[in-house]
Amino acid sequence: MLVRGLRVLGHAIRTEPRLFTISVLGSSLFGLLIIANSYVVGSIIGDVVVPAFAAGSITTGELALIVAVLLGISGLRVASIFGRRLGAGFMQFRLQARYRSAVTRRYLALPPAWHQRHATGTLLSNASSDVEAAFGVIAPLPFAVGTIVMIFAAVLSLFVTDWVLALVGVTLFPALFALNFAYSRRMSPRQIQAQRMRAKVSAVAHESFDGALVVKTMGREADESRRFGVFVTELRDSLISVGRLRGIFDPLMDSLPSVGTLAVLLLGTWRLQTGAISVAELVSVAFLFTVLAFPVRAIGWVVGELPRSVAGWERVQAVLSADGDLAYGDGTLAGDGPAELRFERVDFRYADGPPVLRDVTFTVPAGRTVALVGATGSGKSTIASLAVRLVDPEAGHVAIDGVKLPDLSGAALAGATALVPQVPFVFDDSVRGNIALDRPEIGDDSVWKALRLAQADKFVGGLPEKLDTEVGERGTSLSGGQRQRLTLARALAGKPRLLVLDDATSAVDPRVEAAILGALRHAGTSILVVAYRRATIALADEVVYLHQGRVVATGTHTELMATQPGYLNLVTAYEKADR
Ligand SMILES: Nc1ncnc2c1ncn2[C@@H]1O[C@H](COP(=O)(O)OP(=O)(O)OP(=O)(O)O)[C@@H](O)[C@H]1O
Repeated sequence: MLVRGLRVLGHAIRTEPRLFTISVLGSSLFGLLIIANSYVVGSIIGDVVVPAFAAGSITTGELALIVAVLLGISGLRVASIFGRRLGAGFMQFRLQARYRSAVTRRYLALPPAWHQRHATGTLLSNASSDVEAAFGVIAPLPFAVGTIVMIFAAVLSLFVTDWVLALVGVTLFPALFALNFAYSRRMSPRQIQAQRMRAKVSAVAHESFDGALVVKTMGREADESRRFGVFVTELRDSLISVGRLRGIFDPLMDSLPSVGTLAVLLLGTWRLQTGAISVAELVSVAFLFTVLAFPVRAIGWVVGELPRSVAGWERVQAVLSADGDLAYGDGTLAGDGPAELRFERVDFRYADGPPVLRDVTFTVPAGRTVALVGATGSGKSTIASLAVRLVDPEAGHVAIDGVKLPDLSGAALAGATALVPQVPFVFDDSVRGNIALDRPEIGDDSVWKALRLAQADKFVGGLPEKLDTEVGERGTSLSGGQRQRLTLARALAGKPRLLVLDDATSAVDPRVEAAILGALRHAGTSILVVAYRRATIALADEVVYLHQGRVVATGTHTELMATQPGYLNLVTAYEKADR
């Protein structure tokens, strides 16, 4: 744990060397000033106050000097605390910001398959509480380093003062370190468990909020509360066990320096009587032991925080080092206008699962509309994902205008293709924000044009603030069909050369759906559409009929109706269901 912890600290220091140096200099100065202050106080008592009591008077000059020296030391201490705190604070929060961004960037780069294996709540916890935990140790770190400098200086000054009193120091400091290490060994598993439970609670809470509708309509509130309660109780128990251990160790660590002061007073009185030390020296050393207690705690904080920091760091690293993201080439597509999509002998499976697509070959010619038709689970959505390269095939290839998708740059791919998924996602933003998505080339004219193509201009025109209307979180103020049309308009606004519609108009009525497809035929894009309604299928130039991951036949709707009994059955069943 210590080695892993030191590695995290080393990394943090290498990342922010300047801030670390500033805060350690501040902290070391603070430690040295504590020692200087003890000796100054000792000297004031022994050399000024005690003789003043004996003489019954003190000069104004002596008083002014005492005040000036004490004020000077205090001023320097204030400056050193500023340096330490500001340096450590900046370092901690800069590292947190940097890693929050890095984790979020990584999430965006990782493929859908990775996201499917990780709960959203856990991802939130990685980016928030794990990053916080990883660098929580930075706050006390410079203080602890400065304290070590102070302890060396203190032991040195003790030996210069009196070797007997120095022995108290050299016994006390290792005892404090030993106590700190024992503390950290016992604390480590508890902290890791607490951090794990935080992530678990966050994941369960997220799922509960997401499934609120199901929970409510199925009357599962009590069960859901119980399920959540189990994890909350486990988190509470692990935090209590952290607190209990702290409750035992904290008083011990606080009282050790007091025991040291007591020992110094006992031994010091004897040394004073034998004339080995002066009153000033005794007061200095006793004072030093009383003020040592607080800074020495900083080492305890670092050692105590280290396990949490390691746990957080390793969870953050697991995200940062996760692989499986798609490497992009630097190719671009020549020309503009509708593009041709080609699937060539494509095989695909999810992770280690069974084959989902086998030997899939078909073409969407430039400017044409091709419908994908097949029973549920036959692989239509998977083909849609492959067409815009959310995933790569296991064998074979997918190409646009003859360029294989992995050869294209990310920007070229995103610029040429657009997928409108089965479940529409709407941001908590205005209609304009949702459609333009901060793409600078998309002005209001383009937004309205896209809305017209998606048959959404009328309902947006009727909204109280038109394009400025806020649609609420996930578009809660819109109907399902309106949300679908907004998502379609968002895809169209980028003038894609290939549009992939994965059952993207299921919530709009068949007449509107037919109007949308009719309008899209003249929108200057090739279209691959996963279709269920006979009227929609009939609008396509060509149909690819899938069965259990294989292309059974391609042709026009009329041809397939005449030659493929399975297709005839499927489409007739769709039609009956639609009536
Ligand atoms: N993320 C995934 N991990 C593992 N298997 C998956 C995943 N997504 C889909 N599958 C499996 O792949 C097969 C094809 O799924 P796909 O969603 O492509 O079918 P579909 O034809 O679009 O179905 P539907 O019409 O019901 O939307 C199914 O057997 C499904 O169980």
